Amino acid sequence: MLTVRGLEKHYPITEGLLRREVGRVRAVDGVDFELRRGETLGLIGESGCGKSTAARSLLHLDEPTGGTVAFDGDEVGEFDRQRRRRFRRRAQLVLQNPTSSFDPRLTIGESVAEPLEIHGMTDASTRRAVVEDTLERTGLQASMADRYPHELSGGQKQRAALARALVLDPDLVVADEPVSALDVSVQAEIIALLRRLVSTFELSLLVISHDMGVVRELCDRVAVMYAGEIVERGPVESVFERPQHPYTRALVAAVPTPDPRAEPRPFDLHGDVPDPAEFPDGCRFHPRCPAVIQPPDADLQQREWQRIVAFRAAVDAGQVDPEALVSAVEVDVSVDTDTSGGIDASADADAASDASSPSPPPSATTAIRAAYDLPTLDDDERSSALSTAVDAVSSGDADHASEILEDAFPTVCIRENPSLRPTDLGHAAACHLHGEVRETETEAKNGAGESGVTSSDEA
Ligand SMILES: Nc1ncnc2c1ncn2[C@@H]1O[C@H](COP(=O)(O)OP(=O)(O)OP(=O)(O)O)[C@@H](O)[C@H]1O
Repeated sequence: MLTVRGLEKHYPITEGLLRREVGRVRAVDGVDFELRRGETLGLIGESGCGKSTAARSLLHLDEPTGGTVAFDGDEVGEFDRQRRRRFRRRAQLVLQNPTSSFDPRLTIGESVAEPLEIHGMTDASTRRAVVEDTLERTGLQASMADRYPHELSGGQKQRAALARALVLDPDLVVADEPVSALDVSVQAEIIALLRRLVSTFELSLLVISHDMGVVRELCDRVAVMYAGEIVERGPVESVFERPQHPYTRALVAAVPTPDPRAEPRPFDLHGDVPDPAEFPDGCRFHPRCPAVIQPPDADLQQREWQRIVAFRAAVDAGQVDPEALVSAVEVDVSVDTDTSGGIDASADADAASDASSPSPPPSATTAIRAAYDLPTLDDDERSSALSTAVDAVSSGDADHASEILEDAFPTVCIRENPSLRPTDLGHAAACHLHGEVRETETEAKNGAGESGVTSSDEA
């Protein structure tokens, strides 16, 4: 039904009167997936990963800047006006917020009938009959056609929004966060309705969601999106039971469990999705990745290694601002002094001071080490490299710091962006833990134990 290859949506960043292009927001950056007839695919990821942009681009509501979308074997980008119109009828988008997607001045019947009118159904009584029939299929009474949007509950409005999408009898529905604006009890009803609609009408459904629970309930297959790319893809059971990408593991681990005694999960996600105007080099998840790979000759504790890699990413991106960090520590110190009379004992001698006297300002190196929670390393050579790099950043020479860190703390995760490839489990993941590099980079320390990536997980 739908084959998406290398889908790209870049927005230019322009400057000056001549609107010179100075950069690009890579909201969607080479996305591949397929959707079969009657199948439901979930596209998941945190806010800002590019899911909605991918949906709009594949429907050509926003023209993609690269890649191809084939619908029933034909390339949508090459459609003439007439075929584009037919495509619009056969592929519908349902948005998250049913309230804002209805014109408050129109009755529900008028809104649902609008697409019929646009696509040439001129007879009002036929339109009315089709609208009533479609409303009933989505579990609403036909009489709802005469109500106004404000007279409907959130769940009723979402049913009406689905009716409006289904009224033209489409083959493909893209539902962007179809239940996230609804109460939990209503969510379950809409999920059940969507399931029924898919099987009754042999619809292909693409569900965009940040909610793993919704995707698990509704979808046959899932594609996990991070920073404009698909990082894992496969059948829902397989991906959710045996996630192979550290990002997917983190998403799965973040799903709340109903058991209050449950052990805290080892895969908490820290930090934010990267700015799509400035993705980090290599694997875009590496600054947040608990399983980021160590070079063969390193034997650091994985958490320490991870903190150094996150620091390296911040230095490379020019994000370490020594002055701002010193001010932040000063503020912290003054707050701590007011309440507990001292600062965190982990700060070094610059900052440690008598509780009764005002603390001297911390040095820039102290502030940097504290902000990035940089460890003291047993490995003398690397310890000294880290100190030299911190000194270089604190004196404003981030480029030199980058070079030192690159030499002393190399990782394939920064060198190369892994492509999506089959894992031992069969479904695909884009992670250096799966692939040829695994042979050359150290394996056991890559997350076994602390990161939770064990050889049995990979088998
Ligand atoms: N028109 C635009 N111009 C520039 N940047 C944009 C534009 N539209 C989206 N973006 C950026 O693209 C990135 C992806 O946005 P998108 O809305 O697709 O993410 P999402 O995963 O759907 O998140 P959410 O669930 O919050 O909508 C964001 O960083 C966003 O700021």
